[in-house]
Amino acid sequence: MSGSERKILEVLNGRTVTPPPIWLMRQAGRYLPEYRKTRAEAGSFLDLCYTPDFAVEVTLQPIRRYGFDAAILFSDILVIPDALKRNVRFTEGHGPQMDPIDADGIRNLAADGFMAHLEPVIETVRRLRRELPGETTLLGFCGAPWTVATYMIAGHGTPDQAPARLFAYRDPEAFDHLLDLLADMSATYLVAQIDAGADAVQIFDSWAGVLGEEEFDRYCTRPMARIIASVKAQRPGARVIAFAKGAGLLLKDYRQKTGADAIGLDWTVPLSFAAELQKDGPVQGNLDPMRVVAGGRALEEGIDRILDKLGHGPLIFNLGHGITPQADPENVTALVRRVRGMKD
Ligand SMILES: Cc1c2[nH]c(c1CCC(=O)O)Cc1[nH]c(c(CCC(=O)O)c1C)Cc1[nH]c(c(CCC(=O)O)c1C)Cc1[nH]c(c(C)c1CCC(=O)O)C2
Repeated sequence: MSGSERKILEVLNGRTVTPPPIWLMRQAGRYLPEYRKTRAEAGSFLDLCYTPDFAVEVTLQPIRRYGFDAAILFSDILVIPDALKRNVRFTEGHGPQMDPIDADGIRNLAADGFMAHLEPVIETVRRLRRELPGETTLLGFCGAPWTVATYMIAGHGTPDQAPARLFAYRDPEAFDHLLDLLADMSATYLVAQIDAGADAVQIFDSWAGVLGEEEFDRYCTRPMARIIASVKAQRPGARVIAFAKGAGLLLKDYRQKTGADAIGLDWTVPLSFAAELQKDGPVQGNLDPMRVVAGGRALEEGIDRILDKLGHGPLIFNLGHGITPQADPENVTALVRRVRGMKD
């Protein structure tokens, strides 16, 4: 099947597909018993990401179970700092950790061996394209420079990204340099994913919501635009979804400013505003992941509201953020069936 027939690519090209195609952020993960089994076999989380046999398997698990319209490469946004030699670790119960970086560290960041380090991820993409059903879109991804930088500065996740915000106010030049470098390495990485068989890519700016207007423009929108311009200059026709979580009203001209083909929306974006954004181009989202945990009426009402308000334009149905480990896999079955208009 040619790429143009894949439903998600049709939406990314601006067409309305009914019912809308669906995939879920973090669709491969701990809510699935088969993921937990492979994860235990793989050892550490990064071993899972860097071993194509395991990474291909967990990418395919939610496709087999639910027949989603897209598979998303199984990896993590923090493989980029890992490939920049920041010593990333995922320890049980602690979330991600790495060596925190300062202004000197930023000046000395070395990109040698970057793509060689990420070669197992690229091999995973190649194998996935061969193993996926022809109708399934393969999505590659990376983290946006701002979001990746927040982890690099603090050395771990924080609730409000205070360390990165403080660093950016104190040393904006060093911070700009870090974001430029991350943008350029991210573009290289995404182009390699596209060459290996990714149909489209998503760029996750999960921490966009902690910035004021000027900082959002400088630290989120501009680096996102830089990556997208670079990817599209190198691979004309590449399709990009930009997801700036928590950006709210700042999403108003985000698609035009970044050059993204579609924008991802979190669940706090009002559907009336989402419908305005959709007049300009495709949108993706935005069911509250807690509705999938709740199930029943809460799930059904949330789905119906999105289909009612956004289902008549170019929409990729998704959650407003990643599915959580507490979600019941049966509720995901119900979600997919309802979006596809299937009766129980
Ligand atoms: C901020 C961020 C990260 N990683 C990611 C983001 C952006 C999206 C978002 O905001 O959720 C993106 C990501 N992480 C993962 C994927 C795989 C593909 C998919 O969506 O199925 C993707 C696209 C796997 C993962 N990445 C991680 C897991 C869980 C690790 C495990 O299995 O032990 C998975 C399945 C670990 C991870 N990775 C990260 C954190 C903060 C954590 C720990 C929190 C947690 O445990 O959920 C960084």
